Order: sequence, then C-alpha cells, then structure tokens
Amino acid sequence: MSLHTTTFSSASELATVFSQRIADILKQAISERGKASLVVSGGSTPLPLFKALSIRSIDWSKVTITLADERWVANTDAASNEKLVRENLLQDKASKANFVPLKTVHENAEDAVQQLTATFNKVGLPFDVVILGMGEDGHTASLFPCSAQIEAGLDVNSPAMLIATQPTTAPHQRMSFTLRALVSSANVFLHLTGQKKRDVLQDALENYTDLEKPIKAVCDKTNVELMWAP
Ligand SMILES: O=C1O[C@H](COP(=O)(O)O)[C@@H](O)[C@H](O)[C@H]1O
Repeated sequence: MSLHTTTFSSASELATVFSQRIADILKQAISERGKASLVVSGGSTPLPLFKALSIRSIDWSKVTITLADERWVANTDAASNEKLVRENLLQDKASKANFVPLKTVHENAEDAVQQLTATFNKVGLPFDVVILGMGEDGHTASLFPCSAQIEAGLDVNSPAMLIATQPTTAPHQRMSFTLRALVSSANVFLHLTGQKKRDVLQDALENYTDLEKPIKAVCDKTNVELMWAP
C-alpha cells in the first residue's frame, strides 16, 4: 500500500485546499448515493480544517459526520473531541450535517460498543472520507501502542468495528474505530502539521512494527494520502 504526500506552505493553505478536496468527494458521494459520510479526528491539528470545511457549500443535510475516536468524557469537557467538532465544524453551512457522537451515557466505554456498532451499521460502512491524525507516539484514532487492546484494534480479521481502549500514556478511556473499519474507506487521509510529526511518521514507517506504531498499520493496509504543512 502507498503513502502519497502533499506538502503545503502553511496550515492555512492546507486547510483551504484540503477542505475543497473533502467537499468534492462528499458532493460526488451525494450525487451517486444521495448521502455521504465523513470521519474526522480530534486533538489540536484539525482546528483550521474544521473552520474551512464548515463554510464549504455542499448539501450538509445529506452528510453524516462522526469521529475516528473519542475520549470518554462529557461532551462539555475541554478534552472532548465532540465538543471540538460541535464548536468548530458543525457551524455555519455545516451546522446542517447529521453528527453521530461516539460518547454515550454509559459509564464505561466498553459497555457502549454494542449500541454504537448498531448505530453505525445503520449509517453504513465504508465511510466516504476518513481523516486521521497521529500522536507523537505513533497512535492514530485511539489505537494506542501502549494499550492492552492494541492487538484487537489492529486485527483486520476481526469483525469488530469499534473498540474501547485505555491508554497508559494518555488520559481517559477511549472509544475508537478499529483499523478494519477505518481502512475500509476508499479515501483515507492523514492530516499532520509540524516537522516533528513528519519525522515521527517517517521513523514509524522505517523502523517499527504495526503494533509499536499503529499509524504504520494504517499505511500497510491501505493507500493513505498525507496532507502535511510545517
Ligand atoms: O488523542 C488524540 O490525539 C490524536 C492527535 O492529536 P493532536 O492534538 O496531536 O492533533 C488525534 O488524532 C485523536 O483524534 C485524539 O483523540
């Protein structure tokens, strides 16, 4: 499988061009099937992209948006990826999109897997667009190399679509789509900014196993387009 890199001069140029690219794919899906789906990541990197995407002119009422992963905190908590999406992506034109949260009322993430799986069976996989981020430890979505659940999360022979994870090097229980669910999309993007992340990715691809650096597992299993700016 291949990694194709597009380099931008700045995070804002990246956001402008990438948001148009995503909008074009979603529009195409809507014209073919009457609906489209978009998986976004949390963390700090996507902020300018969310703002650029929110003002794109597409029929957002036909788009389902969800997250690649969620921290198991209330959606009012500063650490909530849902909060980030609601405040920055589900605004302006994109406020009409249908957002499906990963956080449920369950106290433990593990207890929510069955309900969420039923929900996303109705949404339907594969997703039209998956945008992944990456942490400096090589985790992507909430597939953390330090977690006891990493083998299960990366097992593409398992039918599991979602997995509850507990990182030991980062706070909060998590809910994450599995590698199998993420790479089933025809359009998997990796969105990174900064030289440090680019070096981590390069090192992961050259010197580590999939279990040690889960981002490598994604690149091993599907074609990934890296959108990168310094
Ligand atoms: O914990 C998470 O981290 C990664 C990377 O976040 P960033 O702040 O370094 O951009 C993110 O992709 C993931 O969705 C998030 O839950």
